[in-house]
Amino acid sequence: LNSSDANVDAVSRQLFDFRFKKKRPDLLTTSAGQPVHLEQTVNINKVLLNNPYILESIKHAVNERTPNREVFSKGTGAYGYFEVTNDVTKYTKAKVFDTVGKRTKVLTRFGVSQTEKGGTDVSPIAGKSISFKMYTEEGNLDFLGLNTPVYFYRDPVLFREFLHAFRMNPKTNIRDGTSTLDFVTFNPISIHTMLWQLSEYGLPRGFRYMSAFPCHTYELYNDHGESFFVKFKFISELGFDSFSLAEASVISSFDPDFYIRDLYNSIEDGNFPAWRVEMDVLNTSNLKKLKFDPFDVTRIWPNGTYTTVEIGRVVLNQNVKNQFAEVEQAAYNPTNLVPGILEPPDQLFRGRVIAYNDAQIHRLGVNRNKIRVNCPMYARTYNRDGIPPVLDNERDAVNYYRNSFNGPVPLLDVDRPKRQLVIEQSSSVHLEDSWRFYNEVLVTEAQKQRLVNAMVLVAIRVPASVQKELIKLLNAIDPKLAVRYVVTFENVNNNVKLPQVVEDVDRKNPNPFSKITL
Ligand code: HEM
Repeated sequence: LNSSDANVDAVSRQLFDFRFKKKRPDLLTTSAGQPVHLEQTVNINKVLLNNPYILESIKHAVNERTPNREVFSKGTGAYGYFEVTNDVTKYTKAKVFDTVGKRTKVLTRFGVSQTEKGGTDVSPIAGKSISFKMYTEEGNLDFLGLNTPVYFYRDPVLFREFLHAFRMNPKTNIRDGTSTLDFVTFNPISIHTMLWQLSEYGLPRGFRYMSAFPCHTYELYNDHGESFFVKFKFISELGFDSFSLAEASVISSFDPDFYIRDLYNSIEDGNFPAWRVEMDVLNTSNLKKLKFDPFDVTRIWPNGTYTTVEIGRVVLNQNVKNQFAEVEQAAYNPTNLVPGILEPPDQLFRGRVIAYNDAQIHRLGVNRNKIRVNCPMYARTYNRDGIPPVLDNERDAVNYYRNSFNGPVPLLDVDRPKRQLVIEQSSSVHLEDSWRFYNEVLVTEAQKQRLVNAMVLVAIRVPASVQKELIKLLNAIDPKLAVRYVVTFENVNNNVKLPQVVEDVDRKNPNPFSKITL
């Protein structure tokens, strides 16, 4: 072989890196620790039931899978730190933010949705996410961020319908543009997030170039009991950059794990990705004065209503050693907050309060926070027993509250607002933000065209009656958007004949899109 190192990256070297550290092999045992004899590893013409080694290997292998995350099941993770770079103590008493220069260990998970495990991550239609778990001295602080600053709907009842409409058709087992667009046209406010998702902002050049938005409005309070309403943001220090649809389709064809590979290689090579942590602080805490709903996750706060404040940065400097133990078993929960940061009061967040606990008990069990990667720096509870891990199960400590025996006692936080914020949200339809996105966030003709190209790719096989509803909706946003869509759709439809069965594939030119540029 000529030296072939040009294509050997840190990912491909991983096993060699292991061998380099290991020097010589350890003794092989069963999971109960008995040495495995050499003859037990060969099983031709032997009685299997007499061989504990093969019994264990098969029984374990057929029980290896645990339920996937319901969404964002494909992903990866990395460790790093959060460092405070600006004094924000006037906004929050959270100790994680209390001193400039203070560092807190972080575990991030990058997720890809609408793509099952094994699917491509460089997909224009998949949502992408970055979740941050900060191991603070006051407990784990989790931020689950999407690559769009807005979310599809505000009523949590739509979660199931949204999942079903965006996923595989129950009969064909194929992702179905018809149900996707049917959902969007029945729930027109979801088009705003769809536009973000299908634009270049939905297809970053890599996880390292992607920003993340927890979307909800949190209430912060300081140690004088004063409140502030904020939206957190994690902005890539590399700036935003995206792949074109053509680049994504080529990359996906040779490396469906390219985003994951890029992140791993960059960290191994010492090229550490970083995110600036900021918050938009609402300029008033008198909510009654506002002419808009600051808790509406489907909309952007109007310009001039908030001030952006720097908090710190997250730097990722270490790959995980084991994906299952450290990433698959990680449990991010938006209710993991610390003193100084209150739960967002909107209805969608309330829906999430139920969802994540339930999902993670199903996926990881009731003792999920005792799995090493989820363990906070400090925890004392009255929970006991259950499916392992139980760790030391709080040993001999008293197991009921209240008690006379010095069991753990609650925090008395005098600064925490006593009232519970009750907000009333409208279910009105808005399209102004979609207009603003199309006309003001997307500045160039090329950006607008690229959005519409991606939309046509979702819609290309969708029958006319649903298309008609989509065009009506686009027209209501901006007639110019609807015209662009119709012109592009007709161009694609006239020049592209998608194969329906293998005999339709042109074997000399299998790319049905070769006559047009998208
Ligand atoms: C009704 C609304 C929602 C429901 C019911 C819901 C439910 C879920 C569930 C069940 C999971 C899987 C959890 C697990 O197994 O560990 C999940 C993951 C996730 N959700 Fe949501 N979600 C909702 C809205 C949102 C919103 C508004 C955001 C962001 C602003 C968000 C961000 C995420 C992220 C980033 C993950 C992946 C976390 C990871 O990588 O482990 N979700 N969601």
